[in-house]
Amino acid sequence: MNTGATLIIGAGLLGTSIGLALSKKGHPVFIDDNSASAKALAVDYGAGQSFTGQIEPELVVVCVPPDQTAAVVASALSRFQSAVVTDVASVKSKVLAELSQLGVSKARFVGSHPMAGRERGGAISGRSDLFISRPWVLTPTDETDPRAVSKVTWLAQQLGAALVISNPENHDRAVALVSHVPQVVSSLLAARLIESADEDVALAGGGLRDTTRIAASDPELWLQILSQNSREIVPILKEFDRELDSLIMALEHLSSPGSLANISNVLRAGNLGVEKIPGKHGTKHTQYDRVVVIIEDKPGELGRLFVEVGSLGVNIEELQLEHSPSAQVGLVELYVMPQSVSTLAEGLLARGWRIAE
Ligand SMILES: NC(=O)c1ccc[n+]([C@@H]2O[C@H](COP(=O)([O-])OP(=O)(O)OC[C@H]3O[C@@H](n4cnc5c(N)ncnc54)[C@H](O)[C@@H]3O)[C@@H](O)[C@H]2O)c1
Ligand SMILES: O=C(O)C(=O)C[C@]1(C(=O)O)C=C[C@@H](O)C=C1
Repeated sequence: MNTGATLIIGAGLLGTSIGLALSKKGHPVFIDDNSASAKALAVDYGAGQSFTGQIEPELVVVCVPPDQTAAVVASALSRFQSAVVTDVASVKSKVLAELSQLGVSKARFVGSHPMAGRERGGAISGRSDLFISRPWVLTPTDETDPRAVSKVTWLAQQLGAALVISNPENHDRAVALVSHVPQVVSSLLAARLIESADEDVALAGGGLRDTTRIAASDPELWLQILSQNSREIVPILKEFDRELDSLIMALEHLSSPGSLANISNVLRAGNLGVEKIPGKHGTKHTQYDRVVVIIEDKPGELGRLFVEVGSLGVNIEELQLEHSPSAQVGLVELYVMPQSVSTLAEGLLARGWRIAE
């Protein structure tokens, strides 16, 4: 039966975001979770209808924690005999190995991984634009039926993601560097703050915020991710460790020959590395443009700004506040659609607001 329906299993951040995006496009979506409250919340958010076994899905998207993924994929393949099944777990080889151990035929399964997420899980953090312009990696194997690849390609395209075809091993090697080691580094750095004086942390500016955002991620989820990909993560951390040791040595012996060059090389290498990151233009979301407004630190200023933005007919897509406790002003970063930037900036300037950039 051709129902065209998608069943999402796991109604957390990823499941809810996928459900919201597909539902917004008018596709039939059903959602399930082993937590009744998570499922009810996702349904309430508009991520899909509650799944009670009423339909035969064409596509099943498994969005549960990595340790649970293979078992849930295996059960979906066996329960829905004609459906294509995919998962979104952050590590790909382990899921495949577990499916092989379970003796499951993997023709209708193709692993996938959207390189988009947030530091907070749960349906409450779900958002329909999460995947726009972000890589969505598919990891087919020799066993994969082309129909499975087409169906999951369709999913990534519907969500506005950029499709990348890889294989489980290459995927796991790449994400160790671009996702898993960054999480470790961010956590280690943020952990340094625990014992520090509150007045020291109060001086924090953008640098600390930029480098520690993901340290707020779910430890339970990340313990699973790091454990499943330790083979790829460890060599990078060992290299990191060697370079850190050498930097410490140079800082300890500043007058030794080569020390300053060593420190400078680390900083320059960082510049070269950051230039390689696609879409890193200082904005939070590449699909939006940013207008930064300087506001006075007094009651009612934010409310007054929002009313003025509304009267200009501009919708705020995303918002960020930068404010240091002792500063007299705050920075409000307004993210809007690119076509609204000039209306917003010129309109606010005409009304006497100060624009930082
Ligand atoms: N968080 C991210 O930034 C991110 C990004 C890309 C991929 N992923 C991957 O997506 C998956 C989900 O992550 P998330 O951040 O949405 O997690 P989450 O904690 O927000 O949601 C997971 C949901 O799965 C449900 N669940 C757990 N076991 C289940 C089972 N056996 N059957 C049905 N439901 C079950 C939980 O109740 C929860 O609602 C993980 O595999 C993760 O590696 C996460
Ligand atoms: O941006 C974030 O908050 C993320 O943690 C997203 C991120 C990443 O490292 O890019 C984290 C883990 C996922 O497997 C995929 C995406």
